[in-house]
Amino acid sequence: MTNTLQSPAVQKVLDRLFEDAKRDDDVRSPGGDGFSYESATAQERADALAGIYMPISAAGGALLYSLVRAARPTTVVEFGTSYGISTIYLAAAVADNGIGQVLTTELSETKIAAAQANLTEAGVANQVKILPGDALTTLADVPGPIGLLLLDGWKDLCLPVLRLLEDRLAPGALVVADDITFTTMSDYLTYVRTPTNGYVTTEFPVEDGMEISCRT
Ligand SMILES: C[S@@+](CC[C@H](N)C(=O)[O-])C[C@H]1O[C@@H](n2cnc3c(N)ncnc32)[C@H](O)[C@@H]1O
Repeated sequence: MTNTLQSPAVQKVLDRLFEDAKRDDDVRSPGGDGFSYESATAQERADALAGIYMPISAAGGALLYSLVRAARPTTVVEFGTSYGISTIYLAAAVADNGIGQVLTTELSETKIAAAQANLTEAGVANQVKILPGDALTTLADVPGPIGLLLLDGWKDLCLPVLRLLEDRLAPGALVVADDITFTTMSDYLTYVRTPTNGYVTTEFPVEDGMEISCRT
């Protein structure tokens, strides 16, 4: 069975990106002195943090690859491309399924250009379409059924993006949210953990935590 994740091209790009992402913590004050993350718009935050990767972990990536291989979705949607690390895992699985596409969205122009180059270098660009702009606009008309949704943009927007796409989730769709230990994810977690909202949900304990929710 083919495993594109193990191809030299993918390994080389992922190794380099994870290495580069280790420098995230060296950036002392993104946006410069006086920049307020809380009062900034999503675009201002994206521009201020354009040099910061904030990727999923390699274990989280392996999980996403396996979920996409198992579910064989025709449409995978990702909120928050950044430099393309998570997108590469999703696209590798779609390539190995031989069916489907990844639609991913990102606000930072710098990151969009870099992610496109990284996906091309990894050999998985044909499986991915990057939608430039604000997820609440770019994903508004994405056609369903969506088989897997990865939520990894600004945390206060994960619930609004889920609600935006909810009517296009396939029965049994998987929704994966990253960084669930962040306090800014509490509204999201309350929502998917309330059974009457239509999810069976569980926590995957990796790095800052992932929530995996199945649309019932
Ligand atoms: C945590 S990073 C994503 C990391 C990426 N999934 C990975 O594993 O490499 C979050 C990204 O979401 C983007 N973002 C935040 N809010 C957005 C929005 N409203 N629309 C599109 N992109 C957004 C940010 O610019 C940032 O690059």
